Amino acid sequence: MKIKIPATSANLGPGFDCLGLAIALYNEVCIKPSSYQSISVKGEGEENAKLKKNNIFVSIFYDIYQELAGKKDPFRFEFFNAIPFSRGLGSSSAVIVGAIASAYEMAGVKASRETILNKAILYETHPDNIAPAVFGGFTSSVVESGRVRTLKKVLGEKLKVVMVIPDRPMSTAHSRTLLPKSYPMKNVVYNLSRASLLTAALFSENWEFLRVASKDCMHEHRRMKQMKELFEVREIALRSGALMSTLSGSGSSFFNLVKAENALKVATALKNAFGMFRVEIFELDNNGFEIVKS
Ligand SMILES: Nc1ncnc2c1ncn2[C@@H]1O[C@H](COP(=O)(O)OP(=O)(O)OP(=O)(O)O)[C@@H](O)[C@H]1O
Ligand SMILES: N[C@@H](CCO)C(=O)O
Repeated sequence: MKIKIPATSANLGPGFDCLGLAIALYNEVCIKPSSYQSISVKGEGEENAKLKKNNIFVSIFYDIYQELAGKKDPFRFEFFNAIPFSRGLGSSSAVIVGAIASAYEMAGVKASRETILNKAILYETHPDNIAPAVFGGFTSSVVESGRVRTLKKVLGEKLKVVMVIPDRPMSTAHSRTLLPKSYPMKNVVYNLSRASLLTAALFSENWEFLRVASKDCMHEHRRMKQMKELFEVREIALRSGALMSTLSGSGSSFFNLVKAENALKVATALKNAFGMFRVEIFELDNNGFEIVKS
């Protein structure tokens, strides 16, 4: 079997740990029965020898496979990774969702997307990357008594993403240590009001609200100070016509949502200013992970 899992952009500014959307940039994994277990890696991470020995996809896959099948059969895992590691593009969620969904498939056990989502939340405690990797589109999620409740909005072809992908990583674990444990009431209200408006604007396709609704005062500034060029990325993107411009997940990439007709203009302005960073135009993904039987 083959599975493809989309990249995701989480938070979208004020929606810390709850809002996210899926991007048409995919990791693909082929899993085949074999007489012994083996791993090959192409693309992102192929130079990292540890991924062939200590691979989190493989360990999560076997956690679930053994639980379902009651045995540990040997498989060959072939990874084709397009999602860069630790750049705020949901590489870890893609691994978690991909491993769980493919373990169900290989064990021959049917599972709903809600089941995959609720297994995945055991491995990554916030649903903002996991939910769009499972369902595609824009997702708004809460975790209640350990279960994720998500609503999804399909985002059509009129929108594109201009992603700025820096040459340096920011690990989520480190990036979270930069944040305070509590926030003053006025900051909470600032983010709460904007996350609500952002969700309403995306669901109702009122794109002109996105710029004001995507502002954040909880996490972006502290994280962006680690890579000061990101302040200028935002300034140029918004000046060139981006609808919103936010730190992608915990960084280091910057997510710019644009009307399709403005994508090239925004991308060119960013490429001209940041020759050392990758600047790419992506479609949105509205399907989430997809299993292709082979
Ligand atoms: N394709 C992969 N195969 C194996 N491990 C991976 C793969 N992609 C990511 N990882 C693991 O996940 C880690 C990156 O996770 P991290 O949460 O720091 O960043 P991210 O998921 O890319 O960003 P964000 O959560 O902000 O969107 C890597 O260091 C590696 O351990
Ligand atoms: N909401 C998470 C996304 C990255 O996993 C964070 O900002 O830390």
